[in-house]
Amino acid sequence: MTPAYVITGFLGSGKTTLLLNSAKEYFRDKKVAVIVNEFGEVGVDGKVLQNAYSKVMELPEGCICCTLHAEFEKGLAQIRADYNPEVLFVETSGASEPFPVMMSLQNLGCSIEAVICVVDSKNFHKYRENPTALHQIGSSNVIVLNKADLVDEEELKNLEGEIRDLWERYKLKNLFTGEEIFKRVAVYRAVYGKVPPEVFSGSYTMKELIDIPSHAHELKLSQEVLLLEEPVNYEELEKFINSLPETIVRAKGIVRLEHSPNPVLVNYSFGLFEIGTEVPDFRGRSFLILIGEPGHKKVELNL
Ligand SMILES: Nc1nc2c(ncn2[C@@H]2O[C@H](COP(=O)(O)OP(=O)(O)OP(=O)(O)O)[C@@H](O)[C@H]2O)c(=O)[nH]1
Repeated sequence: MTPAYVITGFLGSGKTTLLLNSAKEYFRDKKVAVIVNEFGEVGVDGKVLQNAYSKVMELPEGCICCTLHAEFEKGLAQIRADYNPEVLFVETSGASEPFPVMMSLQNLGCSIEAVICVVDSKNFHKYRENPTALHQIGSSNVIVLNKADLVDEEELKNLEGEIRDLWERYKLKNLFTGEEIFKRVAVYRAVYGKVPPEVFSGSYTMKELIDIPSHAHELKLSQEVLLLEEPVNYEELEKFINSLPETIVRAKGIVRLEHSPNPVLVNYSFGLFEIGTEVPDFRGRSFLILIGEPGHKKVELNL
């Protein structure tokens, strides 16, 4: 059985960051494969993860729990046949629920070592009503309160209480017997996805799943891909990103900046703009993906 970790959590909460900052370190000596599914037709996370992991499979476009189900199973079978990883990570898109992925992993002979839900501690209040986000919490047995650097102790304590309550309300249950699939949930705090090694120690291995709860997938988002003239001026890019309407919840892309030798990762989630790691192997044209509420007003590019 291949041990597999599922990383879920809402858009921009820090899933890729956790993979880069924790998982990579703890499995340094292992053959690790990563399957990453991103919302939207252009993958960013896969390109960033390829800097860190030798085997990365991208499943862009569509949601891993709906339209991509068959592709996910095919990809998983292939990655195991070709590469035979000792450990597998699956990063689901911020817009999908982890349960169908858990079923597929188990059907294909993987053991689920933990389902880790990354929560954006700073911005949780902006997406706490979102049904997909709530099911992501309820489907997990490890919850990481990430971005702990952006909130104070009291806020973190309140958030932990709220998340534990939500987990109780939304936790996975066997439809026939009513039995809980996870008996308990562990909650960790993290800054830039750094969690202690015990998260990956096998303490949270899941027992076998026997039935499929109904799949309530209600999140609808739209996305727009902008191709940029290049290289882009940093100040103008910052101005542009900061002027995005509130209906855009997430933006990311890979951009060549003036005076910067390599393309860089650009990240924006819930009002926070950040230039991330360099992506030296990226060859295409600079782009930004804007993810927002359905029918959000088309953004004029003026860079
Ligand atoms: N201040 C702060 N920023 C963080 C932390 N963790 C992640 N970020 C930033 O949050 C942004 C989103 O992080 P990602 O790891 O790309 O989030 P994600 O969940 O993989 O995003 P999607 O795949 O789009 O859903 C990036 O700009 C990160 O640098 C943290 O603990 N503190």
